[in-house]
Amino acid sequence: MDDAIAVRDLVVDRGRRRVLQAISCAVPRGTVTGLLGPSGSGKTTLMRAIVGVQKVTSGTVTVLGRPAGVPELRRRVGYLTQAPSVYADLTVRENARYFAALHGRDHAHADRAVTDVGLADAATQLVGTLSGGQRSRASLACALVGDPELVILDEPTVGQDPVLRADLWARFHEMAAAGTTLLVSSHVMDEAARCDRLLLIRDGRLIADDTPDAVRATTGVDDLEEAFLRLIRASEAGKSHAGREAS
Ligand SMILES: Nc1ncnc2c1ncn2[C@@H]1O[C@H](COP(=O)(O)OP(=O)(O)OP(=O)(O)O)[C@@H](O)[C@H]1O
Repeated sequence: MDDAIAVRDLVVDRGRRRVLQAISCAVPRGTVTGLLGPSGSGKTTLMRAIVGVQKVTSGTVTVLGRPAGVPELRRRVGYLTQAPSVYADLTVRENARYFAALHGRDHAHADRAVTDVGLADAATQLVGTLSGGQRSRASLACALVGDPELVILDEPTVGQDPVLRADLWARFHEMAAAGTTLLVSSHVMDEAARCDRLLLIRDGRLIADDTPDAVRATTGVDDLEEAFLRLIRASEAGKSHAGREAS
């Protein structure tokens, strides 16, 4: 079984809206897969379904060979939400050591996770006094400290400067090279080029599931932002064509 995540015909309704419309996709193990799409397209909802915290209307989500959300997966899957989930009244180091202890990891392991996200200089600072970008990196350190097999990261690079963003992406690829699977959401198209594979969603529909090079080849353009625009236009032309045929 090569896929860390297999999603089949996933439909999710939130409130009265159909937010995911029969999505099927797979994320191969040991890759960095980008989940891209405009704001409101359904990225967080898909991630929530993969982590097993989203009520689904129909379809299946299989994670590391098990149904999404089963208790056994809790230790095997790391999840970074958009809102930082760290304790404001503990320091960065104390937070990391606390989450490390939950996973049976020692202090040295926690301190390395803090350094890996570029927070060594702020290790003794209370999380409540950090900047937004620093707080999000503290949260990232805590999501990674247990060495999960699968890591789901919801916009981990928002608010980070370009050097830090490059460092974080290098770290993600190191982790993938060591066998971890990463699913990373972003609405910044320039991050697409840093991924091994891309899932592009719009209005709850998957419009690409491919490598960056294959997306470039299919659309005939090098720039991925332009390539995505072409895919979106092609999918909309297809929808209105189908609509005309149905009417
Ligand atoms: N609790 C909710 N109840 C009703 N609708 C919701 C709820 N949460 C999200 N939605 C809607 O579901 C759709 C998809 O939201 P989602 O958060 O998955 O998008 P996203 O692609 O992650 O967006 P962003 O990039 O802005 O985080 C949006 O239209 C949103 O308004």
